[in-house]
Amino acid sequence: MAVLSKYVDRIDNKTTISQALVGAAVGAWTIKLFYSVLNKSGNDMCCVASEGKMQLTNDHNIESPDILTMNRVNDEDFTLAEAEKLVLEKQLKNKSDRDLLQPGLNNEFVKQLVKLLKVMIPKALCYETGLLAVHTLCLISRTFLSIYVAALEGAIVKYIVRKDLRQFTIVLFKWFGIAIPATFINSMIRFLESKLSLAFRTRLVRHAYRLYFKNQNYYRVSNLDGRIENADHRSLTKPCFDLMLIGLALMRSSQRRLQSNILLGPALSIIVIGLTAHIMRVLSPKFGQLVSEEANRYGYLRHIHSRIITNAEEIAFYGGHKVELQQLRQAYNRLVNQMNYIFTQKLWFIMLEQFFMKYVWSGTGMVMVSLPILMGSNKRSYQNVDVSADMDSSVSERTQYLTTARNLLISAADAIERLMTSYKEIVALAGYTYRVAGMLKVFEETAQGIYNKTTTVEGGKEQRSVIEFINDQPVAKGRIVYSDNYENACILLRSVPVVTPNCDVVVTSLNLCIKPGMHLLITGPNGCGKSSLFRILSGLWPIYAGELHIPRPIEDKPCMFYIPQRPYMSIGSLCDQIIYPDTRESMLNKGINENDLRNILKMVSLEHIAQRDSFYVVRDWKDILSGGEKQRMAVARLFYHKPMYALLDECTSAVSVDVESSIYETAKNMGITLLTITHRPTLWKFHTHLLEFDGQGGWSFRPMELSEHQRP
Ligand SMILES: Nc1ncnc2c1ncn2[C@@H]1O[C@H](COP(=O)(O)OP(=O)(O)OP(=O)(O)O)[C@@H](O)[C@H]1O
Repeated sequence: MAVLSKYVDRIDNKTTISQALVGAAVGAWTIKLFYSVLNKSGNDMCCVASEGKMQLTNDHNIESPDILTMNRVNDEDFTLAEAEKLVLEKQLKNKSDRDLLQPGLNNEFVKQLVKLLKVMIPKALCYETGLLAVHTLCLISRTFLSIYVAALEGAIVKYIVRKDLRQFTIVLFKWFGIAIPATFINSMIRFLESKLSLAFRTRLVRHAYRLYFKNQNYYRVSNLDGRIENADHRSLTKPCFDLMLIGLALMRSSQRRLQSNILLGPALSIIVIGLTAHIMRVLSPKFGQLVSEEANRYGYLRHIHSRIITNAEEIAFYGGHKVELQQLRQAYNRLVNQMNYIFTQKLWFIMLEQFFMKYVWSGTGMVMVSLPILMGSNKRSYQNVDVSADMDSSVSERTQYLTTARNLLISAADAIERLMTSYKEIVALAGYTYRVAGMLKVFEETAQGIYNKTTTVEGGKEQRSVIEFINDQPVAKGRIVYSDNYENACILLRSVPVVTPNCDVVVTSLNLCIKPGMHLLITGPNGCGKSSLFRILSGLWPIYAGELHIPRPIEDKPCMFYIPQRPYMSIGSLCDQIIYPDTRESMLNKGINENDLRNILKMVSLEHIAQRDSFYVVRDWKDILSGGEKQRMAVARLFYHKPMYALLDECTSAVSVDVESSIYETAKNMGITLLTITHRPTLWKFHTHLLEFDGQGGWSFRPMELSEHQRP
């Protein structure tokens, strides 16, 4: 603190300038720190969407002229670019989003950053602001310490030249003494940076996770990307602050010791640095765009990899390794091409950068340091009686000045170099901010049912008569009404069209009323909209017109339970599979024990699994269970949850007919109303009503005849 106050005293008359500079520096540093946080948060969200099919990017990135020229050199690459475009087809294309997708240092960037800042720092007084304050204090102390150390080193050289052993020893001890707080502060800065970065990241990721799992967003949004790389943790404040104080210290030292013009040197350096920085800015390649394209290609490579992992068995059965290998190679080659292009661009730019930073700036530094000596006043020498003593003293003074100035200049050069690199990072920050902010915006909108998707609107009159379009985007005008009448909790569809996410109208208008106990069989040719009806009932697809009345979910649990044809096995134990999506805690709260689970397994003829394995050993059930066993496990979930309605989408297609019949019998006995999609005539007898789609948009809904139960 003594050191601090000493230096504060010395630069007291420059307080206003310092305050302004410190303010600017702290602001810039804060921005810099978020850069790494945003970068990492983006990465985390990419992990959430491991199956992410889309990249939040735009055509301009993919088709920048240079890149396209390169692509066309190679036909294979071009074909792949086309394939990649298919994957990226779901991009957001309206004008506002196009603006959003153009990262840059503009107003939009500031707005997005402020929005994210509010997430990362929710209150003026919180853990994060505390960390920020301590970190800033450490940075300031470190700069003061650096200046003090430079002065001490100057003094050490001075006393060596003067052969003053006593003073030399005292200063040397001071120098060692200062090393302890200096090293601690250095280490503390890194520690606080990591803590702060993690704290911001945690806030941002939690916010993003919350949004991602809100209102089935994880289904609605499939456009997450995998392009974010690790950030470095350097900061901007430090160089700004260093430059300011070092500059002041140099000016003060040259004026006090050598009584020279204090403005000439700094003025010269400012002109040279400003000029070279401007040249570098003009000549710099567009690294932001280049790196963004690289990230696109990297993301696509990851996408291909994850597809192969997910479909390994199917590919192996088909023997499709040649095709897959070719695709993987092409994707990798495109990434390598882009990286090579960036390396070449960097070769020339780094040469220019090094020339300016290492030679032009060093030369200017030498001129700056020597100016006060060469142009300084020597009056004192002639006025003094003891000329030789005075000469000695003036030589040692100049040596001290040169040593201190040299140390300070080295620090200043380092600070300027860091500032230059930081500029590039700020540009990259704009890119990351746009991506994270864009992702959160999409999350928020899809959660509210606002979708933005490329659609083929030339579909014609029928499409236009069913769906309303505003700015070429379909508007979901239908309503979901939740009923609280659990006694007679029916599912009612009033003039609801079945429309795919591509805005293809599968069924123009559907009117149905399904009451408890009305077991409904749904049939029709492939692609007629059977599963789509379930998607609408479950709220996965928007309703473009009409009304859907469904019972209100009890404690966030829908009264309908959907079982797909391809059952999903979660990570966990056998118990976790049966109770999914319940947790073990909620299972115990419901008073369900191991015996009950055993009974449930018996109902689906899976008791042998429980005998083979403990209920609580975690296994990869996706691979352990056969296709039919997985389907039966999914039905076990139905018996565990006992919902009001079961939406069964060919969920027993791989189960033997006798087990299937017993499952249906049990479900009905439990009081579950069945809505079944099936092509198996053996299941007709378990149903009371029939919904038949004709595949042309038409449908019929009627009670089933008894004779129909015996259908072959
Ligand atoms: N995610 C999607 N995006 C765009 N179109 C889709 C999507 N899912 C389904 N479709 C289209 O919607 C139509 C109805 O599909 P749906 O899955 O409801 O058929 P289905 O009657 O269940 O057929 P199947 O008996 O073969 O299962 C099909 O033409 C299909 O191509």
